[in-house]
Amino acid sequence: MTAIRVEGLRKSYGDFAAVKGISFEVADGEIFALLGRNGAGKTTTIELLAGFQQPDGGSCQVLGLDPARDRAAVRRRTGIMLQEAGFFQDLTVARTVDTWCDFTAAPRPRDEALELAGLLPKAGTRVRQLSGGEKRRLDLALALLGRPDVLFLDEPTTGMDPEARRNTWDVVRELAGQGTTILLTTHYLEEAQRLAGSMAIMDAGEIVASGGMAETLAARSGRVAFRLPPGTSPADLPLPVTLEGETAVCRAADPDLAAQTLLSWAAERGLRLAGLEVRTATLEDLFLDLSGSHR
Ligand SMILES: Nc1ncnc2c1ncn2[C@@H]1O[C@H](COP(=O)(O)OP(=O)(O)OP(=O)(O)O)[C@@H](O)[C@H]1O
Repeated sequence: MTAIRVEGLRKSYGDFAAVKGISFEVADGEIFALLGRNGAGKTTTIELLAGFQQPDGGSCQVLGLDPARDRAAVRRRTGIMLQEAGFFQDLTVARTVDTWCDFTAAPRPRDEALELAGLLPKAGTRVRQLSGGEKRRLDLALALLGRPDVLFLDEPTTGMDPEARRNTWDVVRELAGQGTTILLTTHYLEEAQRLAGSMAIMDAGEIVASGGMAETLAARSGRVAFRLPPGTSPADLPLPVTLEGETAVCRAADPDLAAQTLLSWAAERGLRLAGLEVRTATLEDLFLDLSGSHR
């Protein structure tokens, strides 16, 4: 089943087109990463999917419903974590969640939501005394409260320390394992690569790449990098390389095989390939390549 379907979706603010006819689908229980530089149109897309804004054209469906028309029904079955939450600064964490519970049908028990978000030890703390990362965790607890079928997370781990970030990844994976569909944005590409089964990269309101994470990355070349041995030049090597400062970089569909070829060549000549690094394509490689070519 398709949990989220977006077709030719458009949204402008005055003369400025923020989302220019994008299309993508997210399957039930999938973790989908919507990526792109600042201002690419990610938050606008989430707001359209959550029914906070009306599209100017195209369509979107969440759980088979039109968020603009069936806003209440969509809100009941979705959870959302936006970048800026408006909390009452003087309430404690526990009271904030309790207040939210009053507006949520069949909420999780408060402590369960806080535990999931890693915020139970701060239940008695006032919101104004929370750190930036802790406020994000409170946002997460509130987004999870209604046991949503679809969860929109806009930069959920911004400001979190590495441990909190990993805990959040675990929660996201656990929820997806239980069937929750998750659409998240993040500027941490490693996070997207680890978490998401599929993704779309937006640039200036358009989708410039999309697909399954593993398939998309497998289709791109990997990289072998090393310092050029003294007395050799790129022309001496058995494979084409480019120079990045002192470092020779060889791009290859199979970087392990390329590394073996280069190492055999070096061994036959008694040379060392100092600083050798072999890696398959990362999402960051793809992202940086695309960012350059679409401006
Ligand atoms: N209410 C608004 N009025 C006018 N322009 C807006 C409005 N909201 C967003 N924009 C513009 O639309 C563009 C897309 O914004 P959006 O917030 O969707 O980007 P984003 O990809 O989420 O960026 P970021 O990664 O910085 O959060 C930006 O150029 C932004 O300035």
